Amino acid sequence: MTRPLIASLRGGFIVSCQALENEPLHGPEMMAAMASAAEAGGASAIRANTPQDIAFIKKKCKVPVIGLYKKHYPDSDVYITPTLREVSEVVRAGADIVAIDSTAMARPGNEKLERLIAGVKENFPDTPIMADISTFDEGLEAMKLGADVVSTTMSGYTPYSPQLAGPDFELIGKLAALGRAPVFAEGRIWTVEECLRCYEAGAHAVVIGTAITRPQEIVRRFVTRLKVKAQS
Ligand SMILES: CC(=O)N[C@H](C=O)[C@@H](O)[C@H](O)[C@H](O)COP(=O)(O)O
Repeated sequence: MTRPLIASLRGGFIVSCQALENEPLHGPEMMAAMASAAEAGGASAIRANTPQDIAFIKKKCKVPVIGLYKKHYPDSDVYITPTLREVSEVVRAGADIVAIDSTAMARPGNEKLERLIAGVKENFPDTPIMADISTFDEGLEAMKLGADVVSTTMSGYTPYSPQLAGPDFELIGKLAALGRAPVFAEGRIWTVEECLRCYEAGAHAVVIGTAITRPQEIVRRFVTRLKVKAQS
């Protein structure tokens, strides 16, 4: 059964507001301003990284917040909300939905995804789980384990998934065709036409980050295509 909050995002446009420590817009005030701008423009929800950013955004915005916490462990390549510890910080910060890496890559402490999802359900029964996956098999597995929504976030970011320049439309279509759980289209979406294609492929909602909230990458795209000479 689709949870009401997830159902309410049908046809929605979600803006991911993230700036890591090495990015010019890093900081919770900056990300809350970005989220506020996205909300003013009609975003249906915000996706945000770190408990601090989530808490600031929750104070400024009324739309739901999908929270994650990027953290690197020495024994794992999984970094999006890798363990129950990060899940609990994200939920405590006020996230309405929690996004967790649901790929087949080895998790910290070799924990199984099944156990993590069960732990989230037991400890935070009111918080829907968004499973960030990179392949069809991972999406199906996450659905079987009870993820509330599956997102194509990690396609192109695991060594075994297709390394596409644009969105993974095929993955969106195949997962949506299962009709088992809602599917979000996420990753390398830059244009309105690509969004429309995602919805046509069966996406429940579309998530855009970089094309809206990473100005340095937006500028780089223009500069690269226009072959502008950098000022030294
Ligand atoms: C792979 C990974 O770590 N993705 C992250 C997940 O939260 C973000 O860095 C992306 O910006 C987000 O998924 C949105 O995608 P795009 O920025 O391409 O619109």
